[in-house]
Amino acid sequence: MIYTLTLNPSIDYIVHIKQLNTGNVNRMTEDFKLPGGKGINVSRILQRIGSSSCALGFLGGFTGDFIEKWLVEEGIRSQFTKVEQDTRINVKLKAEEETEINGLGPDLNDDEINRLKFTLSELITTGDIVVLSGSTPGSLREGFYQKLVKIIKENGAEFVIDTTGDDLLAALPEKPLLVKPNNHELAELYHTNLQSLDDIITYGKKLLTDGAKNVIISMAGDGALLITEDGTYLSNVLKHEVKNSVGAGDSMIAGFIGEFSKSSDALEAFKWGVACGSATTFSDDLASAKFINDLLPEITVKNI
Ligand SMILES: Nc1ncnc2c1ncn2[C@@H]1O[C@H](COP(=O)(O)OP(=O)(O)O)[C@@H](O)[C@H]1O
Ligand SMILES: O=P(O)(O)OC[C@H]1O[C@](O)(COP(=O)(O)O)[C@@H](O)[C@@H]1O
Repeated sequence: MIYTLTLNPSIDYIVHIKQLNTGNVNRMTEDFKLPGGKGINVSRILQRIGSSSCALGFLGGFTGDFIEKWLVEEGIRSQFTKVEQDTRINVKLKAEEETEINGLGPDLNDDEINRLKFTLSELITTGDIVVLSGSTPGSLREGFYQKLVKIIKENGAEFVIDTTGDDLLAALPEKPLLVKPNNHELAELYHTNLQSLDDIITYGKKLLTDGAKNVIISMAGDGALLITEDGTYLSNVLKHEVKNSVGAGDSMIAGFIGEFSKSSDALEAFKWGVACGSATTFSDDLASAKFINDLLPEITVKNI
């Protein structure tokens, strides 16, 4: 079974305005409320590509109810840990350029934190894959992801981690099945500047030597790299109208894990990842199954 775990889910409030005038009243041209948070996006794409998953994490208040109801409607299993405070709302402002304002998330108490750890230790078993994604609410002490990774490993499961900074670095020696920073996150992780594709490959390979089993570096409109023990591969970049970059990375992880869990073929899984990431970029919400399948034959990767 694939589990996704989102410590800090969100309602993504997508707001379109023609032009942002700060300090003035701005009128929206249209707006949407969508369930968000990285693991939740991964579960939604997995469902569309025919891989079932169970979504875990903290949910609270009316915002939490909105997300849970949405997942039920999409037929996605979940077992969230209910918390007292409201799940956050992240604002995604689409004007001439995209601006994101992500919330802090609820204050969690010890009982809530312990209940989530208990749920994880009860559910996870040998052969499972747990996708740990996104930021942690401010009230979670540093190193919480490490505690979750310990539970997952003790239960004989594999994990994917999609987060940034020290949490990602600390997880590498535990041999994640996949890490997928984008090129900017990679630069921040190693406190460096990445000027060229060669620089990105050098630091991407460091993620592999530091412990990751498979590394994807996503580079938005410049495509993506897959780095494994077998080699380094670069994807092509599809050209369609770019509509939405929110969730492209999550879709990429879903595509990779959905296929890898069936075939254990990292290269084929990478193609699925690129198809899902690209299809979401060219869609208003997360990509549809049809669009992903339409784009899949257009994906090419070359060994570099
Ligand atoms: N502007 C774009 N044009 C074409 N493909 C894109 C574009 N933006 C994203 N993608 C595809 O989606 C993948 C993930 O996007 P990216 O923005 O790098 O992830 P993240 O959301 O994690 O920052 C990219 O590697 C690429 O395959
Ligand atoms: O947990 P974080 O880092 O605050 O990110 C949460 C946000 O990331 C998203 O999951 C999108 O992530 P990506 O664009 O990186 O795929 C949104 O749905 C959500 O609002």
